[in-house]
Amino acid sequence: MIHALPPQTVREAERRAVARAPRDALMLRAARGVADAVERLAGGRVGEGPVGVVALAGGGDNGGDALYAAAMLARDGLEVRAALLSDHPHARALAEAQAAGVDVRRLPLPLDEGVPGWLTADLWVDGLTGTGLRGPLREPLAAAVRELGRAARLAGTRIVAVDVPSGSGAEDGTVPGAVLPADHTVTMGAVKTPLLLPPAAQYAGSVETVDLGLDAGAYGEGAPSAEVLRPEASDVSLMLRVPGPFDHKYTRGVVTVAAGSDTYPGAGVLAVMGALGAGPGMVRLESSGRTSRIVLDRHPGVVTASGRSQAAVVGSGLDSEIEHRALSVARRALGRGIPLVLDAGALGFVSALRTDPGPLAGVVLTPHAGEAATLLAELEDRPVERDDVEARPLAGARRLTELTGATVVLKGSVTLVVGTDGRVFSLEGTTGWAGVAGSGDVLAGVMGSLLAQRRAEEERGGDPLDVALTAACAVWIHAEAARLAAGADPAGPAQALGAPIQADELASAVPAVIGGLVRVAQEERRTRRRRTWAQTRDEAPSAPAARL
Ligand SMILES: NC(=O)C1=CN([C@@H]2O[C@H](COP(=O)(O)OP(=O)(O)OC[C@H]3O[C@@H](n4cnc5c(N)ncnc54)[C@H](OP(=O)(O)O)[C@@H]3O)[C@@H](O)[C@H]2O)[C@@H](O)CC1
Ligand SMILES: Nc1ncnc2c1ncn2[C@@H]1O[C@H](COP(=O)(O)OP(=O)(O)O)[C@@H](O)[C@H]1O
Ligand SMILES: [K+]
Repeated sequence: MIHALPPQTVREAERRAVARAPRDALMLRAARGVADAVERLAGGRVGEGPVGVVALAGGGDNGGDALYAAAMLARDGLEVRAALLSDHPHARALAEAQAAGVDVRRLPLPLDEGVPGWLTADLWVDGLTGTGLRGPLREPLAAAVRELGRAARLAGTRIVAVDVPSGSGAEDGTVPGAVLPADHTVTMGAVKTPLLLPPAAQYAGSVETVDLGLDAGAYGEGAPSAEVLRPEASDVSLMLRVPGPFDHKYTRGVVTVAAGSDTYPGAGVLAVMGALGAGPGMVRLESSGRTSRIVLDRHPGVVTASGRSQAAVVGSGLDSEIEHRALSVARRALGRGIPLVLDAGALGFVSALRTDPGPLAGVVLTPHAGEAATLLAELEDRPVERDDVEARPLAGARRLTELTGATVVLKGSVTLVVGTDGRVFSLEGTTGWAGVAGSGDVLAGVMGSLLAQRRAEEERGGDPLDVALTAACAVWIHAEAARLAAGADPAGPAQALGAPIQADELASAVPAVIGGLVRVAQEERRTRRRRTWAQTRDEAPSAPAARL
């Protein structure tokens, strides 16, 4: 699990560590991390000419990191240029870059003539501003950053941000002005919250951390509400259970899906496909005749009679004919206290359900920004626009959780999950090809399926169901399935951007993702076992062992 901390918290720890270390020692470590990432991403010579790298340096220590990295890259044999966008660059790092043969030039602002051709390169290292940024970028730097972003997009230049994309860095992920979008961010000491919280996270690309040897205790306990969590493959893998000799379909989890209608049967098909792909013992479908026929044609194992289940998904593709039945499925789930995913059209049930048994405990709401705005407007009786939610997604998701007592999954390129206990999970942006009609229906199915499996585990005396973590794991699986289906690896050295996918292809990739995770779980358990073995090797014999 990645734990992101507020930038100021990391900055304090960094300041203490810098004071203890030899001069520029931490900065050199930071720079080595940046240089390694650039070399990995450059991946040898591309096309006709040599790999070209330009370091963009501002006037603070973030620029110092970039200039030292430029020096290292030059010494490693790359062709490196550095553009100074400040009249007071980090003096020692600048001298080192010049000594290493970096072609250093001053870039006068404003960029009246546009972005000079001298900057055209395969990769840029963005060291304009880091955690020292105060407020929005000021002019003329703000205009230059906008120009640079446009030029990079047109030329296909990849940008590696140092610490945070320049222009970003607010603790809550809000973006006050111009930001230089990165493909990859190399962050120092610890992941900072704006790298995981949208909209800032949408500018960060993939994120990697350089270990600066900061004492973890140096962060202090920190307010848990300030922390943002990002599950990794190993965390998701441990949520899965491989059926064993004592399992049967009911112990593996049964999920009820109430989605699709005669008007919109596709949503039901996709939600069922997502649910089946995640590996429950059974999927029950409560939908219209037309939806049921299409689903049974493709998946004869689906059961269309109602009955006991460990979770329900009520959602998309409802029409006025089926709405009443869907609402009663939701009421039944609430009444039985099983987890319930309310997606798409069923988000409109929130007001009706809230008056039922009080707060919506065990309920997961899965709105995108537009649906979140509609729901907030309805619950608070005030105008809320999609743009408001997109500008401050964390605030929007938190507010929805407060108002409803439900876990909220706010979908987007970076998806946030806010638990009823205040935990915030952020799920890494997947390929943009995932944003296709029906993709959310698949996600709802995967989520209901995982919730049913965890609930079945709980009923058998296993770990208690953690609704927010389970929902976050479903988003992870959905994102990975999209990458797999599209053949995309935007963070890889070859930068595979993949190809368009349809929602059913995404759903069809889910079982392979689960299979991969099961292997990851085996690895993870072995790692943990061996760590414990090594840790206990030198322990004094415990009482029972001594008796032996
Ligand atoms: N010290 C070390 O050993 C280590 C340091 N580390 C690194 O240091 C970074 C923090 O460095 P920092 O504190 O020097 O600030 P930084 O982010 O470079 O920003 C200052 C620059 O931004 C400018 N600027 C500010 N606001 C602005 C605005 N609104 N609009 C426009 N410009 C604005 C400001 O301009 P000025 O006020 O000087 O004109 C100045 O040029 C951290 O992120 C990490 O990368 C790590 O590698 C660990 C080791
Ligand atoms: N640019 C994007 N990058 C990655 N994932 C995206 C992007 N846009 C949307 N998604 C994901 O695609 C899904 C879309 O869901 P939703 O908006 O409910 O669509 P639908 O209702 O058509 O199924 C969500 O899981 C969302 O996180
Ligand atoms: K930066």
